Amino acid sequence: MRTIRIGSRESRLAVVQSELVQRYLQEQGIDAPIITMKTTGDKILDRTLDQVGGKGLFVKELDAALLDGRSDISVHSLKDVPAEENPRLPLIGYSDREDPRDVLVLPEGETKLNEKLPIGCSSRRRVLQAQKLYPRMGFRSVRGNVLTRLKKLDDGEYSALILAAAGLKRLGLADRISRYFTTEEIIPCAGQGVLALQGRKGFDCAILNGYVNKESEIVVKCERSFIRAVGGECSSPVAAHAVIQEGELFLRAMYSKGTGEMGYVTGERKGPVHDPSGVAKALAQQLMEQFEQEKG
Ligand SMILES: NCc1[nH]cc(CCC(=O)O)c1CC(=O)O
Repeated sequence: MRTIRIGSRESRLAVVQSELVQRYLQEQGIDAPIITMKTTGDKILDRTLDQVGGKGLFVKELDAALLDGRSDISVHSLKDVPAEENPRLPLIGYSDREDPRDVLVLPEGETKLNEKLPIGCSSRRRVLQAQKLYPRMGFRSVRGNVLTRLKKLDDGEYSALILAAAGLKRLGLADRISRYFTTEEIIPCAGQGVLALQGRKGFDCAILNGYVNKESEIVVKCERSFIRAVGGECSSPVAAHAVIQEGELFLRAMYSKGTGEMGYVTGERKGPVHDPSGVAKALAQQLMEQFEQEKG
């Protein structure tokens, strides 16, 4: 029997996500043990993501395991994978997209926001967009995995959290969702809701063809091309969300410089499904010029 060892972060969400791939491989008659590892990003919890050096800290250990042969594929939340990819460790496929929206979560038993407490979210992308929806609310960063954040919320540290619907749904916690934000109210992070499979260059990944979703690949490549084109990463408030509508690619995105003190601009663009990076680069250029005109 062929064995494919799955490298995974050790959070409950990461393991649940890896089990989705494991189950598919087992159904194909493949032995697919999950090898969990704590990443540097998971260990540093007293600083925000941009202070700890960005998303690369959430994949470094998994990449090392692939390179030294302790694992054969990694399963990632794509939104946590740096936009600049390592050609020796290509992304080899993408899952069906879970709900891409951001959501508001209130403390257990609460039905409205306590204006005396901040809303917890670490992403500048979320803060800037949510401030427009909740102009009277304060915001404070929150680190840790989803379950850790929910405990901080229920312990009274925050009036609410802004989280990804996808993580809560995969954890079986959809009932904690108090409000769904439309992808216009809060443009999601590039790749939000999609799992990325990563392997060593040359890895025979044909067995995964029945799992991966080619439409997901098109839309997330468009989203990540936008992030690369504007030079964005975790600290800069950038967002991109693409869908395929009536055979056309539709991209909505947000751009700001620095950490967003100057505000941000948003825009949309349609284009051919076969040219996701072309659509992304055109919107990136448009928004960078618009930002300089309006905020520069
Ligand atoms: N870094 C946090 C993270 N990475 C992936 C998800 C959710 C799952 C996904 O978007 O696929 C989350 C939780 C959140 O943003 O609320």
